[in-house]
Amino acid sequence: MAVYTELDEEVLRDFLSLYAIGDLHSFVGIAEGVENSNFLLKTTQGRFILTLFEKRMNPQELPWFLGLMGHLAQHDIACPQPVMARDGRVLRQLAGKPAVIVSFLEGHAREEITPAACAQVGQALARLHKAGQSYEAERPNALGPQGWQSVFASCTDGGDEAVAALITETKEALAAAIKAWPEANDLPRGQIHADLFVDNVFFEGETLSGIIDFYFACTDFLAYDLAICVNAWCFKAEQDYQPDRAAALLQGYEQIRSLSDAERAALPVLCQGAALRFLLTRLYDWVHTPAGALVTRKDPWAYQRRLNHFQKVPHVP
Ligand SMILES: Nc1ncnc2c1ncn2[C@@H]1O[C@H](COP(=O)(O)OP(=O)(O)OP(=O)(O)O)[C@@H](O)[C@H]1O
Ligand SMILES: N[C@@H](CCO)C(=O)O
Repeated sequence: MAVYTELDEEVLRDFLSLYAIGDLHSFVGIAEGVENSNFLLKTTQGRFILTLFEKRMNPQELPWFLGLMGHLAQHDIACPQPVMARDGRVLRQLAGKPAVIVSFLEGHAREEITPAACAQVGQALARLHKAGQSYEAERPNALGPQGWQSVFASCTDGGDEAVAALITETKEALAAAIKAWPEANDLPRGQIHADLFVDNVFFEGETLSGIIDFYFACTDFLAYDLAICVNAWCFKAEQDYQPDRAAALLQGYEQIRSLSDAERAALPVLCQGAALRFLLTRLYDWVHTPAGALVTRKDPWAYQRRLNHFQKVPHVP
């Protein structure tokens, strides 16, 4: 569940009077998500999402994320558009937390993943990359190779035997991926979503209708975003690689933006890096989330299996 902060109706009504989005009909906390508190607001003018940013978010970074979402929405990317209050501000405080209202996107995350869905994800990702080129401010990727090392270091004392084995097995793969990682100027860079998992892409029927959750977005190799999608979309039952999905994902991407030879050649190592990034953040949460916490921990071993796949089969698709 992800409603860490309870909201009082009167306080919310006062808050909404700062915006020109109508009067409150109803509001309800949204169970999905783990990072922030999200509420669905219904007003006399329609539906909106209210997000209260919880403690893992650095408030100083919020203007960059909100600026990127606004920029992409203005460039016809179907993503949440931050709503300006009457005074022109998008970021305010509510219940002691940074708060933002964004537009509501229709659609739902898919339960069944098909090559046709992957092709649309590829197209949407390439459009996002192209639109992001004119958003100039940079945000370094805190979860790039340097970040992996510090996440890894903070996992090493804790956990049971299975965790200890995972740590031992990951150590070498981490060193190898860091050594093989491209240099900053080797590949085209730009704004990337960096977390385009199945739960962050909405479909209406068979048609992709929107992308949410930009709070890991950053400036990095464009092809790394594609590698994240290969990890997130192209495995069945958390382990069986689906080359037809990966082929469709890449083909969809290249219908909008061509990959260079260097990007194609780098994909296997970028896929290993992406697998490591999610293995490590999941491992961190596994080790550090207290038993009985409200949040369900995600399985780091699912990404160890992906990592092993890309180590053994160094080509994509
Ligand atoms: N703009 C939007 N339009 C419609 N629904 C939305 C929108 N933003 C969020 N939601 C709903 O809220 C849920 C949680 O959102 P989100 O995934 O951004 O939460 P989070 O806690 O920040 O993320 P996560 O745990 O995935 O990092 C989504 O699954 C979706 O149901
Ligand atoms: N998408 C991430 C979690 C939130 O960013 C994962 O599945 O590990």
